[in-house]
Amino acid sequence: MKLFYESVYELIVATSTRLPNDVRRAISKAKAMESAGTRSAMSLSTITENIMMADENISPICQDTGLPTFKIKVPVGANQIEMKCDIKRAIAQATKDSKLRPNSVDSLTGGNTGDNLGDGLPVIKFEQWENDYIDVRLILKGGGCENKNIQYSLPCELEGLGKAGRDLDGIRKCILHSVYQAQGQGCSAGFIGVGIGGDRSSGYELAKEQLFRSVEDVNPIEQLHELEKYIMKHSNTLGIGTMGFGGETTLLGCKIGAMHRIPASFFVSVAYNCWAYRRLGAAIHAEDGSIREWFYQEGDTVTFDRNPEEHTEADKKEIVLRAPLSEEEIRGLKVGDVVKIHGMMYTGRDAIHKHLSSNEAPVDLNGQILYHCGPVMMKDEAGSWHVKAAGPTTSIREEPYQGDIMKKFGVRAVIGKGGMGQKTLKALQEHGGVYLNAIGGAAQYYADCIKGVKGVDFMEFGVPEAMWHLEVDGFTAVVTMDSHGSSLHQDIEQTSLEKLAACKEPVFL
Ligand SMILES: O=C(O)C[C@H](O)C(=O)O
Ligand code: SF4
Repeated sequence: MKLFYESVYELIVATSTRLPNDVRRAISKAKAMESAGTRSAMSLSTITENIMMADENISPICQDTGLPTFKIKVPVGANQIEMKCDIKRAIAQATKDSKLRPNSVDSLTGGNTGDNLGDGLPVIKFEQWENDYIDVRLILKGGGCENKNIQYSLPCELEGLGKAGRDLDGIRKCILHSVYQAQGQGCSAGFIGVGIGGDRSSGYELAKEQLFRSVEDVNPIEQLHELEKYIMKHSNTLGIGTMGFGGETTLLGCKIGAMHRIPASFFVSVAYNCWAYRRLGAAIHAEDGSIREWFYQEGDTVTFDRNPEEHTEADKKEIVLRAPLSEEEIRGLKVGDVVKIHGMMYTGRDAIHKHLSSNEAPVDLNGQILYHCGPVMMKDEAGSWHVKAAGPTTSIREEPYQGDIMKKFGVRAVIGKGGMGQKTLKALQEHGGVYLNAIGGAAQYYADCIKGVKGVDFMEFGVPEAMWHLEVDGFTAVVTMDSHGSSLHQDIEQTSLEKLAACKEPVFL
């Protein structure tokens, strides 16, 4: 299989940079549903612009490579040991080429291996079959949406929906609830794979297996087909919308599978995938390892309009920010304002928030902007760093630290996605701070605004966790939490809960 390594490398690069056609069609439909000029329409046009930029730049759609997972079906007699070696080599090479972010972290020491290899990484699952070719599928499922996966054990009590029993209607309630609880934090609008039955691990396995189905297929089991249709329709009445900004489309796809269970256990497992649904596959000749067919790419490649007019409406209201920011400037901002940032910002995510909570900062952060982001970086031969992808990460993980850090160092603005909680909202009020929401997954779009890397601290935390000093020009974000106690996230959570409660009455009897 001389060409297997090349084929896998090609699959990895394509999966990371080129969104599949079935996913594009779903996003395209969602875009057509939103009214021009709304926050959702604006976010969706950033998302589609980002997809086009990733195509052109052959660069990661989202900075988060996620957990690379391969599912491979092989003819009897194929050498799985050699295939595994080729896959690992291709993953390491794609990381070196900045097509993947180094994402493999030692759980005990926190060290990043730098090449996406490690104990249990990448995930490679083989299965034998009696066909004469190899079926290789890959999914790069990001961390933010992975954190929104949820598993229910029936019977249970669900907020908004009441009791969920051990029947199809109880399952319906769990799935609707899973969409509600994700809000915008998994970069909605999302896709869900659902596994009914099994145990805690095989249930999740089945849920993830559903993510390898085409968005457009029809479930052959009539009951599940009806349930999928119901979930699609009603999830899209919740009003969570793109990035949790409100809007018509909250869910882009729902695929449900069922397996047997044991009498005492009744699990409903949900795997949530963000809009940056990076999964591709190929049929590979078993003799020489060359690609004979791509999967999920039926039809002509779906491209998107660059619609500049969608931005024009918002552009008029944009407020320019340049650090250092004064308290007065920040107190002048309110939820819904669109800001355009020029000048410096500093990245900081999980490791840095923990570190800063009990240590001094390496730079003066007074009046500065902190960006929750773990970028994909490339070092050129002269030793200079370049940003290859740089979208926001989920901010809620920093909730225990954020308010205290803003006060301690005088940080005036944080940028992230998905919003933050009560503790941060209170700190924004007391200190005079603002939370700015960027569009999750739009890693090419934001990388394009970054004009220079002025320095880096904490490289020992690894590339995604280091503090990158970035100079930006025209970085756009929306104020979603302000210093007057308003939070768009809190409002959407409340209104979507009311809409969820409208689905309380039994449907599948
Ligand atoms: O690790 C990241 O860059 C982001 C993550 O995928 C997230 O959604 O929070
Ligand atoms: S940042 Fe958003 S789009 Fe990217 S992997 Fe995380 S959840 Fe997905």
